[in-house]
Amino acid sequence: MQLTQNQQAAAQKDSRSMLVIDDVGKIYPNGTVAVQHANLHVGEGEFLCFVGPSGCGKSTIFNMIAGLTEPTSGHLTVLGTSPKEARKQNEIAFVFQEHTLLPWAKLIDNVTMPLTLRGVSKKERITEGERVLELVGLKDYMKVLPRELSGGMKMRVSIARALISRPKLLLMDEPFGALDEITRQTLQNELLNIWEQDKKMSVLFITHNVFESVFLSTKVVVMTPRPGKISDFIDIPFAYPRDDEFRTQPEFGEYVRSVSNVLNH
Ligand SMILES: Nc1ncnc2c1ncn2[C@@H]1O[C@H](COP(=O)(O)OP(=O)(O)OP(=O)(O)O)[C@@H](O)[C@H]1O
Repeated sequence: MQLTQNQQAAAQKDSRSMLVIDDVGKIYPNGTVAVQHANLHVGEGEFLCFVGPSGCGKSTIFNMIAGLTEPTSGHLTVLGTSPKEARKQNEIAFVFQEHTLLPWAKLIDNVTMPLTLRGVSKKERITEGERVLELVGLKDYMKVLPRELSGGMKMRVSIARALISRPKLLLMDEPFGALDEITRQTLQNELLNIWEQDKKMSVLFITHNVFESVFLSTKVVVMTPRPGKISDFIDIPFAYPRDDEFRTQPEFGEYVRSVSNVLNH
């Protein structure tokens, strides 16, 4: 995507903007209008959860942010530059619902794969691999193959691999959707712990689970049914750390209810 000089200047001026989405639309070649007039500004260290009905364009927005597909209107900058450039500079990392681990590679080789592809030395790869496996509580499993892990552990490895390049923007597309409720809550707690250790990293997280959106985020972004528009922003004003007790608080329930109400209207 080519930015005009004015757009580049505006993005650079606001240098702490992680992401600026300005009147972005996406029409696929088959004519499907996936996203219309989306506007969003994400600052450093925000944790945004995207909720909305199936097919409302959440993944399309994420793919545009990651530079995997281009908007057909409007413009979008990540850290003051184009998404493709930001990805090249390893500022963006992506975690999908499917773990996408290499079945024949030990965990240390799986998590360090992005560094291997960039030609980083083995010594540095091991140091960084140990760092991220420690972050997700899997340092003792370095030499294990993915098939020996549970679903939750595989997701931890995917998160570790995304963190290895120290991204400034972490995109997570329904990462916990396939996990059982207890594992899901454990991973939510762990993800918040990791994020709190690096409050400069911004996280964008797609979920269909309203409880999850309120538990995790600083702000919930609500999208309308197709053609997808961003219709509401709901600030979640509760302090971190948030723990399991927070899930039982009446205020938590109130916010879950208000996000559900906005979603259903
Ligand atoms: N490559 C594509 N070509 C054509 N249409 C597409 C393409 N990718 C997505 N779409 C369509 O664009 C719309 C938005 O899809 P998208 O996957 O972004 O929605 P979503 O909100 O992430 O859905 P879900 O919650 O079910 O994952 C849908 O109607 C989908 O069928």
